[in-house]
Amino acid sequence: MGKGNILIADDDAAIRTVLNQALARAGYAPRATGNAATLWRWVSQGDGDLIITDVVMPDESAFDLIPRIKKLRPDLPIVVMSAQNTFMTAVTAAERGAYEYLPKPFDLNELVSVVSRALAEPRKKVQPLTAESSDGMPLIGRCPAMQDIYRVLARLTQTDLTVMITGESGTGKELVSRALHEYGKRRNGPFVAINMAAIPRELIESELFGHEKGAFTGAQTRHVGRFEQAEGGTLFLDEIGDMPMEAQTRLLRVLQEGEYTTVGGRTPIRTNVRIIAATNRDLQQQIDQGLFREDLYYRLNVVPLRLPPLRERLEDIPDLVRHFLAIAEKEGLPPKSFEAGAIERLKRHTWPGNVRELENLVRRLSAIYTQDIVTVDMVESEFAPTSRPASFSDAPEATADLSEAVERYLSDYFMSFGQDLPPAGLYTRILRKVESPLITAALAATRGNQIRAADLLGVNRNTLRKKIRDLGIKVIRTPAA
Ligand SMILES: Nc1ncnc2c1ncn2[C@@H]1O[C@H](COP(=O)(O)OP(=O)(O)OP(=O)(O)O)[C@@H](O)[C@H]1O
Repeated sequence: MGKGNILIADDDAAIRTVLNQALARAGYAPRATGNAATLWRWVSQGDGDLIITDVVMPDESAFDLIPRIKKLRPDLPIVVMSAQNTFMTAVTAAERGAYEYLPKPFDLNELVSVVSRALAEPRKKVQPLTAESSDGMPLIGRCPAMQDIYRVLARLTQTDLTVMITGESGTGKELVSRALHEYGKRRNGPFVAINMAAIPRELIESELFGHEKGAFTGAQTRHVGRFEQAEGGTLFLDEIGDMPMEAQTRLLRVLQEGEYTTVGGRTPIRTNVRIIAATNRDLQQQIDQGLFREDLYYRLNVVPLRLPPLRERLEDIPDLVRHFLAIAEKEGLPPKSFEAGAIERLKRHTWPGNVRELENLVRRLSAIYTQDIVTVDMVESEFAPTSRPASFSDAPEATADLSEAVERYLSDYFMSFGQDLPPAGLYTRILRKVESPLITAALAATRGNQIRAADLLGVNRNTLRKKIRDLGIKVIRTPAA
C-alpha cells in the first residue's frame, strides 16, 4: 500500500490526473473521485489515510461534508484546496478542522510535502477551530471594504511581506494582524504584540531588542527582547508612530539587513521575524515634523492595509452584534437579542471607539439587563450619560465653537510675543495642553472608569493609561449616584 492511501476529490479531471501522478510518484497510493458522495462512501468504509479535497463539488460542498467526516473519523487528516481564494475560505477550512488549506494554483511539491507532514504527525493534533478557541477569529463583517481586506489578507498569508495596518483605534488592527499570523506560514511560531504607546519611551529599545547585563544603570541581568521572543514568528508593532528615533534606526536595520544588536551588545544577531506594524496616526505628518524616519516608513509600508472606521460600515453592525452576543453567552451571560429598532439606533451612532466601543456596549447590555430583548430605550440610556462628549462629531456647532475659541486663544497667544516668537516645538507642547483637560474631563464624565473613558475618547486603554501617567493626571473613581 505504499506510504499511505490518499483519497482525492475534485470535479476537475485534469487536476485529478495531475494529483494522482504526483502522489504515486512520491510513493503514495492515490484514489480519485469527482464527487462528494463517493468520497463519503470511501471514508465510511474505512478507506484512506488522508483526504485531499476541493471545496466546490457537483453534489455537495466539502465544507458540509468535512464535519461529518470529522465526526466519523476524527483522526483522518483533510487537506482542502480551493480556487476561491478568499480569506473566509481559509478561515472556514480551518474552522471545519481541515489540516491544511491550499489556494489554487499551488505547487505540487508543496502538496506532497504537506501530505508527508500530515501523515508523519501524531494523530489527533487536528482540532476544529471553534469560536472559543480561535481567540476572536473569524473577522466579522461583509461590507465591500472588508471583503477587499479579506482578499488581500488571503494573499498575504502565503507571504512574509511586511504589512502596515492603519485605522482608527478599535477598528481591529490587532485582530487582523493575529489573523495574518494564525492563518499564515508562521502559525506554528510565536505571535508577539507590543504597543509602543504603552511602554515608557526610554525602555522601548531594550524592550524590543533586549539588553546586556550592565548596559545601563538598573540593567542587572540580560534581558530578552521581543524580537528574540518572536523568532520564527510574527512581531506586531502597535502604535508604531510612538516609536522613539533610536529604536526606529535599529528597526530600519532589521528590515534592511535582517539583523540587530541588543542595547549594550556588539555582536549582530540575525533574526527571522515577520513584522506587522499598525498606527492610528497620520505618519506622513509625523515624517513632516521630523518625528518618524521616512526611509523606515517606506520599508514598513510594503503592503498598506486600511481598516475602515465602523461609521463607514454601519451595515456590518447586525453581524457584529450577533457575534458579540454569542461571545457574551459563551462567557456565561444570559442569551439576548436586539429588537430591530435597537439595531437601527446603533446604526445612527458615530462610533468614535469603533468596533471596540460596540463590543463593550453589547457586553454591558448583556450584563446589566435581565430582559431577553434589548430595546431602543436600553440602547438610548447607554448612550445618554456620556453622550455629550461622545457625540462631539455629531454636533458640528460644538466643534466649531471649540475650534473658534482655540483659534482666538492661540492668535492672542502669538500676538503677545510680538516680534520675539516663543522657542520651537510648540506643536507638541500645545497639543499636550489640550490633552490634559480632555482626558481629565473624560475621566470625570465616566466617574474615573478608565475603560469607559478610553472608549469615549476612542483611544486604546493602554494609550490612555500611559497618558494619564505621563501627564500626571489624578484618577478619582466615584461610585454611581
Ligand atoms: N471585524 C471584527 N470582527 C470581530 N471583532 C472585531 C472586529 N474588529 C475589531 N473587533 C474587536 O474589537 C476590539 C478592538 O480590536 P483591536 O484591538 O484589534 O483594534 P485596534 O485597531 O488594534 O485598536 P487600538 O488601535 O486601540 O489598539 C477587539 O476586541 C476585537 O476583537
